[in-house]
Amino acid sequence: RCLEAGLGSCIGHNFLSNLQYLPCFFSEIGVLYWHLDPKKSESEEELAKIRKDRGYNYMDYLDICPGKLANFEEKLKNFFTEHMHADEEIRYCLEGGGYFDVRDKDDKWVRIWIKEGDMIVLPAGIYHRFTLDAANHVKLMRLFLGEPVWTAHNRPQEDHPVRQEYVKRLTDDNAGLALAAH
Ligand SMILES: CSCCC(=O)/C(O)=C/O
Ligand SMILES: [Fe+2]
Ligand code: NI
Repeated sequence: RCLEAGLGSCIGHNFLSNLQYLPCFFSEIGVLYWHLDPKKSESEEELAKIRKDRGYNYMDYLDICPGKLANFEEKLKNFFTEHMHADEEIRYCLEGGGYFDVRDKDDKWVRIWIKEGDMIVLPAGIYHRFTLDAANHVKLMRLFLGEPVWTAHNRPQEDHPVRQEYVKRLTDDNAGLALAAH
């Protein structure tokens, strides 16, 4: 299984760092992943294709580091509180690194280490949280389909229709979750 190729352990989490080896795990929980070249411009062909195919017309940058982000400590605390969104969370790491913790099918944390060039899409309704790695800095491109909504809905959200839809897709053995990447 490809999961075993990239799975280690890190302070009580399952820990994923070789992200390209993990298509089956990502597929299982509905996460999409690409590795791109961050030295190439915004108009880079592969990025442009992903944006066109998935309708990501909105784009901005977020620099998460102590000197650059207002209310850094408070924001990091919020990012690290388990939550979901009603839309996809799409992040492309241009500099630095950080950890996305996501819940697997058994509701266990899996830690995904994103570094320069990693682009990840968390599906709407998945429980997750984010924190910085030891470098204490990450520069991200944020993408969105339509007008961006960054609202975090903290767990529990079992009555939220988007959460219910996600859980339904997760538990439906036949359908599985959409996988367009790799
Ligand atoms: C890692 S991007 C900034 C934090 C954020 O928007 C979020 O929702 C983290 O899960
Ligand atoms: Fe989030
Ligand atoms: Ni910085």
